[in-house]
Amino acid sequence: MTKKKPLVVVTRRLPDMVETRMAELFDVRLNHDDAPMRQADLIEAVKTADVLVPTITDMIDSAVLAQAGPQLRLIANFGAGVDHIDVQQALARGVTVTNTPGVLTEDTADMTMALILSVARRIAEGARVVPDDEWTGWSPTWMLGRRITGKRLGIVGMGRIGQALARRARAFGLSIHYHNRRRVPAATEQALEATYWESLDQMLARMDIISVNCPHTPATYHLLSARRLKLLKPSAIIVNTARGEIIDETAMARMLEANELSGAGLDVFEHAPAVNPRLLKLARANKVVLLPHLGSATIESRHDMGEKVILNIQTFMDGHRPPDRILPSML
Ligand SMILES: O=CC(=O)O
Repeated sequence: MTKKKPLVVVTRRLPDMVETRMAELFDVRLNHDDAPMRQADLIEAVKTADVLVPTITDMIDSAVLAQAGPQLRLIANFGAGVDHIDVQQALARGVTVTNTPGVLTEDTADMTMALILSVARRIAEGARVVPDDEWTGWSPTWMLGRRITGKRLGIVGMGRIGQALARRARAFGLSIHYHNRRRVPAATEQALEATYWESLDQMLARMDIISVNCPHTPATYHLLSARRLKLLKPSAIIVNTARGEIIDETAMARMLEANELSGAGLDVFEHAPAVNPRLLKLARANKVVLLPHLGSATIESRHDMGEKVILNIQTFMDGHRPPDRILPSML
């Protein structure tokens, strides 16, 4: 007898190859028009699906989970961050949650480095000036940015992406500093020539560039609070390719407006997709560079993320532990 295929509900369009493979393997319900699901749609999905494949645009909170039917056994998130899922609640209901770590590391680290360069060397601003016909020719004093070679980079969160950023930043001549919940092994520290700061406050006060690379959890919400942001040098810049909620965005905007911070490069926002109007104004004034959450947006990353989702579902359905299971200790 052939085994009944699990009903897998996918909330957004995924790369063609991934959808095709899923349709071969599972009884899959796809979202062809790609419109983000409303809460009512999500509730309908968890009432019927054996497996839900959400993305960051789906709020899988306790209200949604409370409506889940007993058949829902796995939430196989398409993405690394799971802060849009009430994982504690899911686990308490016996629902396994998986994510897609590792495959988007290099691309996200590239984008972080791109933001550092873009802010320090005024790349986004320069790229506007030429097509806007505002360039009259080379000048010794016009559009000067800041050198990054020799500066101090403070990485908040030395996981996979933080380490991939450190490798890139070393090649640009930055000195590497980091703060992490746990100190990384000595061999990693040595390979990256990274200095560990147990005190985030002390690190912040000494850095030229701060990069946020930790996950968003209750413990990291507003980790860069108004008080901590004040510890930064006025010449410092901040980049964030992790989650907007880790920085007190209003406090950061206020400091940028007051020239108490020199610039910021943000790929993520506290209330995404809404962007704080003050940040939009600062972007028009070329004080900040804002990107529409492009960290993992490469064809390769999105394909590999899909492959990971499929592997997690297959492994789980075969009765084994899926490779990318979220454990309570990770939250
Ligand atoms: O931000 C993207 C992700 O969490 O995968």
